[in-house]
Amino acid sequence: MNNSRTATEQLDKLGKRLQEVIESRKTLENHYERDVTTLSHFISRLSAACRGMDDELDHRLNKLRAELQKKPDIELVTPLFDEISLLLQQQGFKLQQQLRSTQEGVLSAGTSLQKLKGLTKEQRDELRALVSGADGPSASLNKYLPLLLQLLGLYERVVQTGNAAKNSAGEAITAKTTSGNTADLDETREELINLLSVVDFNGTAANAIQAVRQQLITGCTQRELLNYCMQIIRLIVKSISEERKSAQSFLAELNDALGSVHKVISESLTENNSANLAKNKVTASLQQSVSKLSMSVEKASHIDQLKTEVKHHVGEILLAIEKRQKMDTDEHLKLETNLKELQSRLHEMEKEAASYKKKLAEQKFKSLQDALTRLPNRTAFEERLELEYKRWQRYGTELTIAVADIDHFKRINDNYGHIAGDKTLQVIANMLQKALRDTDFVCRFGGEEFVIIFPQTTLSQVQEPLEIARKKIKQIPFKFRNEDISISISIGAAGFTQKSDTTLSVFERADRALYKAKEQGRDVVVLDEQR
Ligand SMILES: Nc1nc2c(ncn2[C@@H]2O[C@H](COP(=O)(O)OP(=O)(O)OP(=O)(O)O)[C@@H](O)[C@H]2O)c(=O)[nH]1
Repeated sequence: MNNSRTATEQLDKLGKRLQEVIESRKTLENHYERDVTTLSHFISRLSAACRGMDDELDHRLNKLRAELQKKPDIELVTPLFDEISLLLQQQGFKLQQQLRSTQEGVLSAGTSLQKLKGLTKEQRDELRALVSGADGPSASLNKYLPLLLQLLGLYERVVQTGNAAKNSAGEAITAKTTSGNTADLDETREELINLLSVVDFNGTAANAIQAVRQQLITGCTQRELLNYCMQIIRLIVKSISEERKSAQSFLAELNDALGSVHKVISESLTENNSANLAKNKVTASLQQSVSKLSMSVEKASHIDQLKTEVKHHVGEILLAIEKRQKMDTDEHLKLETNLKELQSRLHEMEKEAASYKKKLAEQKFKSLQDALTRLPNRTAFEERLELEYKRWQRYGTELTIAVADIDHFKRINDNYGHIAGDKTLQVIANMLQKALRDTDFVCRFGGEEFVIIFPQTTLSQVQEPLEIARKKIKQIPFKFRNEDISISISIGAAGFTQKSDTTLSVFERADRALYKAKEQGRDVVVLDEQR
């Protein structure tokens, strides 16, 4: 009895235990199934995300997905895992390489676009930000793809802008170009306007060139700009050929005059020779008459015969003397006429040469003078500085130079027009010259920049006059479009002090001092205290 109860209890226990094992196995299987489902979902999503990267990888991932959808035998799918893992590793390398070349591509395309002329300020800013964003350690495709798209967008806009400019030129649209997308056109136009203000032309070309400058100031299309350039070139060629003609006609006249002088002199010489021959003949006949007279005196035995013969010979002698006198008078007259003719031709030549000399001097003066401000120009500055530099080297006298630049001058042009800008330049140039001593050499270096040479003056001695000039310029009451404007200048100065100083090195120091003046907020004089 006891034995059978014990056996029943053990069986129950075993049954329970089996039940527990079955349930735990079921739970395990459930977990396994859930894990496999999660894993297969995950692999499905991962393979979907990776789809298109690589055909081989796509194929293996599809296969894995299919295996996982069945009840997978891990042993069977393990080789598939290994293959996929290897492919993923290779894909990783490929991706890094592609990232690097995408970065290089974005950088190179961006920098090429930066070099292109005619971008607007916004485009330049956008491009600068884009290029600096692409520079740096490679990150992910997510970083570069948007940059690439942005760059493509920029290229597209720039291409459209370029086409618009081309169309406006091709179709001769008459609208004047002032918009920002023709920055290069405006830049060239401004440069041309400024260049024409510096050169002073002669003759008929001068007015025509001024007229072209005025037209350029009012604005133009690309095609008009080209036309203006052509007009200017034609005018310059015309001016040069006028000059050449005038020089040629002067030389031709000089040649004529020399020819006639030569003719007069050789005629005089021939006449002089024949006159001399004739005079010699008369002298010979005179000598003959005298010797005949003396022979008659010797031979004469009667006074009456002597009288007759003497009378005859004296008559002959008188005739010869008269003839000789007449010859002398004629010769004298002829000589006088020839001399007068020579004098008048020489006088003409002198007059011609003097007028040519004057013209040359005027031209030389003009080539050293700035056409707009009438101040000496950059060439004159360079000539004079070279001379003062030699004096400084030889005699050790003091020498200082200053560079002055009008502050924010671009705003005057932009807000009130180029004509107002030109007027400002003239007024400031005039004031600068008036404010300084006559012995200081003030000239327009170019644009809105002036340079001053202070001979026999030290760096510290220029501070006061420069401050006075700066203040006087600030006080000029400019009025544009009914607005009262005050314009300031910044100045940098440097002195020649060291043996190693050259005109260039001192100019550069003065220029650096000017840069400091601009940095300090403008409207100041800064001395180069380097030495
Ligand atoms: N009207 C006129 N403008 C000129 C002439 N020569 C140069 N300019 C102008 O002068 C301006 C110089 O501008 P920037 O070099 O930018 O200098 P800024 O505006 O004076 O500014 P800061 O020098 O920095 O104070 C440009 O707009 C030139 O076109 C000229 O002969 N006539």
